[in-house]
Amino acid sequence: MTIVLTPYWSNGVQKLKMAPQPPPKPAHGLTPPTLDEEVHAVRCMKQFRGKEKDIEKYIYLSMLKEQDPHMFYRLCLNHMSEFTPIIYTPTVGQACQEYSHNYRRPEGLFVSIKDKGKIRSVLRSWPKMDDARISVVTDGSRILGLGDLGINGMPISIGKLSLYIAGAGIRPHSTIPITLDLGTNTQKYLDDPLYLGMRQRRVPTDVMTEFMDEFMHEMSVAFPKLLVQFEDFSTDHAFLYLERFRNKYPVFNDDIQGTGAVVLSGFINAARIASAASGEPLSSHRILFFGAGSAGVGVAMQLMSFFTLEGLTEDQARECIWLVDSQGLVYEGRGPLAEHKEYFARRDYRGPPIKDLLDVLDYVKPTALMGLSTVSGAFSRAAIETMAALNPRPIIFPLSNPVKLSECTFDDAVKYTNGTVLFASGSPFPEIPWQGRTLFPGQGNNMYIFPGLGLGSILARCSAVSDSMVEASSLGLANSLTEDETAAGLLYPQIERIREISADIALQVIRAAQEAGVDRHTELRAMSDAELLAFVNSKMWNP
Ligand SMILES: O=C([O-])CC(=O)C(=O)O
Ligand SMILES: [Mg+2]
Repeated sequence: MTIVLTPYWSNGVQKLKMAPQPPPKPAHGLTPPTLDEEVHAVRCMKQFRGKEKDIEKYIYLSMLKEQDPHMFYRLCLNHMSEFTPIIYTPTVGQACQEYSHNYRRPEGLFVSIKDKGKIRSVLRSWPKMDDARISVVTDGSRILGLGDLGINGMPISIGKLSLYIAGAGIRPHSTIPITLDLGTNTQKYLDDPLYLGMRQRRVPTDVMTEFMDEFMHEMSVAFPKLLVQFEDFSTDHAFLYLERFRNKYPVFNDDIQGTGAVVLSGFINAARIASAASGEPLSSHRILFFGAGSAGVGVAMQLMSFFTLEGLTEDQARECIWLVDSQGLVYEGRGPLAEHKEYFARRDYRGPPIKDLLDVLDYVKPTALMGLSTVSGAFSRAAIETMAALNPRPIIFPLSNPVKLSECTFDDAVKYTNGTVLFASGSPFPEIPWQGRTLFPGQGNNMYIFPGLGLGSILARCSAVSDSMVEASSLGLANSLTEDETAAGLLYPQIERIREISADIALQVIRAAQEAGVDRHTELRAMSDAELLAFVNSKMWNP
């Protein structure tokens, strides 16, 4: 089916193709006589692997998704660990940066500041209004660690939704990628004649808030069954709009809550191993966050529940966490702090600012070092060696994305800890051989969480996404390791099992929604866990 959709910048000649109905069988003679689906899958993989550059692979898969969506998702499911670095992090980051140059066709919905006052009519252009269940919405202001990309953020919404479809079996035409164009402060794009967005600087926050109020209201009217995932808003706006809308609409923020949940999950599994090696109780872990933006503070907030689940009070849990920002250790009395950092500002430190990471490590003596700074290489050899000297099994999670912004590589972490590191990164690293064994890096990326969290929220028809639902997704993931995965020292399950994991997470999320009383699909309450899991699986779309 082809539907005409006129993006606000276009002259109306572009067409948006909606994916995917099973393709009608072409009349005899219109395909080669021996075209066979199994062989064609091999052919597609050969074409894919034949591309030299990752961005070429991205473009190939993007075209395959448009032309033959069933084949695209089938290959996606069969080659998950090979595809995710292309359709998702890190290559999707490059696809965003080059979006205005590589652009071929509209995909998704663009709502610009010019539409303020008439957002309703823009949303009504969407062809499959009744089917809409999940939208990933970005304003492009902080795409991965790559900064303000303006309208070029669209591929991140598209990439996340491809994982919803592949990883949680959401039906393709139930997904809406949305990019809000509120301007960009990146001069390079404003000067670029090919840039596809509004050629203006970002509007001030009060104007943006009026826009967001209208946008969210109209979304809830146009798409009453829709869950909204906020993605890659700049830190202040990420917190602002999560708080503003979270009790009013079904919405969550992937960078605050999704990343928080995935790191909590990996941390639970790492802490079990580390505590077994050190003999120290789980409640005595000390976590240092290097980077205090939306992701850093979101993760810190989520990790509080690691300690409260161990029986500590909220205050005691907070005492186990230290933040470092670009000025060094965050503490009360250092001077004015951004609001979102205040909660974790240390109250037990009064000295002069501690700026250098090595000095902070020396002062805090953490068992775990988390990187959410987007400062490439910030975990130096000396920092990694210090962690290894402090701990028999140091926990080091360089979580910044994409790969080139990671605080350290897996290789360095293994080398400088003599193989003792418990490691997870935001972006993928290859496994490495080490003293006759293979060591596997964990990928602490929210891609493990949002498909299942979203699926559970949609099936429960929740009116809001509660903290308990996010926590349930995290615990569901932590407990999803198989015996083999545990024996291999993995902190996260293999991504090939994403469907199974998403179903498990969805089950836990639905139960948490029921307990919080935010579920509107109340018939699910009477089901046993086995029945509910079967229900979840029956709702998954298969290519
Ligand atoms: O997209 C990813 O890979 C993870 C994420 O949300 C981010 O880095 O903002
Ligand atoms: Mg993100």
